[in-house]
Amino acid sequence: MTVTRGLEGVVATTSSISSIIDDTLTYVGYDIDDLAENASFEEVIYLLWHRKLPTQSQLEELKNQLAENAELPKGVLEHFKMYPIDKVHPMAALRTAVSLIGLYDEEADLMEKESNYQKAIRLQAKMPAIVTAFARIRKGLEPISPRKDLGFAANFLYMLSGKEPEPIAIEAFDKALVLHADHELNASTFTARVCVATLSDVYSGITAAIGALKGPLHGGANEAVMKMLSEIGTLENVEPYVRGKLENKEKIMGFGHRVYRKGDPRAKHLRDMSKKLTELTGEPQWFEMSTKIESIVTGEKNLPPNVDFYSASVYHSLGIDHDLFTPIFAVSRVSGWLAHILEQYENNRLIRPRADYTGPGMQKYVPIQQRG
Ligand SMILES: CC(=O)SCCNC(=O)CCNC(=O)[C@H](O)C(C)(C)COP(=O)(O)OP(=O)(O)OC[C@H]1O[C@@H](n2cnc3c(N)ncnc32)[C@H](O)[C@@H]1OP(=O)(O)O
Ligand SMILES: O=C([O-])CC(=O)C(=O)O
Repeated sequence: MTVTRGLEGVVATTSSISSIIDDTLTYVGYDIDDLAENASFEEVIYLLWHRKLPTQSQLEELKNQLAENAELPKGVLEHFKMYPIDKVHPMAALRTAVSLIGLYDEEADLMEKESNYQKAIRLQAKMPAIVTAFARIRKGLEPISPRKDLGFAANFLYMLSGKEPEPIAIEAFDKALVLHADHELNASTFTARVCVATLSDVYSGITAAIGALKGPLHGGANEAVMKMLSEIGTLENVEPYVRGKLENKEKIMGFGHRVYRKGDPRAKHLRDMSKKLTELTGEPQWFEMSTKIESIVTGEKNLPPNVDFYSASVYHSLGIDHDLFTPIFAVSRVSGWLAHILEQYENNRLIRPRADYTGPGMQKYVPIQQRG
């Protein structure tokens, strides 16, 4: 057996959702640069789920459906109050809440195409309410209901802070959602597909995917980047900190990628946003430290920043708690996970690879009394 560690380079499925070819990322053939500049997150959701951009009326319909389904079942809010919420990581709470929402969905186990599409809408719609309600309840604040007159990005920021967000914040947040929506067969998307390929339900697939995104080698890296920036603290400290880590063979969070070699095309958009927002908030040091880290890591290791690197200072500048960065990634990526789950159901085959066994050869069972 030939083992490909980490399945590097292994092509495990066909997909018509997104592609990474020669370091260019497309959603359904649209370059991510084009979408980042021009598309709203709701348009991207439609694109990923239908493989075409929506007309105005199709977009309005989707926006209405998302707005209609954005409220959480009361039981989910009550549930947040049942555990030591101040000690729980919001990604763990999100993972549990998605699973819990499945219990309230009478159609959870229905496998018809239309039923699964409706579940996708219901789940996508509720993700902002889960993350923002958790964030408020743990601070002793009441959760805020979504507003039907606000778009997806604006609603998230409104439900988080209780204040109507500034247009620049909405624009930045919407763009971040567009940039994070899908990414071919990344670890969490693969997890979702493996899960539902057993013909398990949509909620199980998304719960599994959230678990995979949580790790610091994947989505959890954005929170880890902010932790690093906070630890570094000053521009002068960047050089000794980063060089010290590299000498100790430690990884610098937010750098490197399994697929991109020349660089992650999403990073430049987040870099631009980081520059703009950190200047606006009067905290340019976060951007300055970030660019200095970038020049050292690319110079020393030839590793460019990935999507998680500059998103950290972007979200920080929007006043978002650092441990909500990865849940926000999930709020966006659930659109891609759902597209992949629906695609998997369309042409399903159980995903079951092999392992090259490296344990002992045949052994005879020894009764417990005779074991040394
Ligand atoms: C949304 C996303 O998921 S984007 C990725 C987010 N994750 C991170 O930012 C965490 C930091 N980065 C990493 O850990 C890796 O680059 C990954 C996980 C993204 C990709 O991993 P892989 O393709 O498995 O590469 P792997 O970890 O084997 O690294 C290859 C070499 O580059 C080095 N390397 C890779 N990333 C980094 C890094 N961020 N800092 C320092 N060195 C690194 C490794 O130490 C290794 O060196 P070696 O060959 O001398 O042992
Ligand atoms: O594709 C990957 O391996 C990780 C990544 O960048 C993403 O999921 O956005």
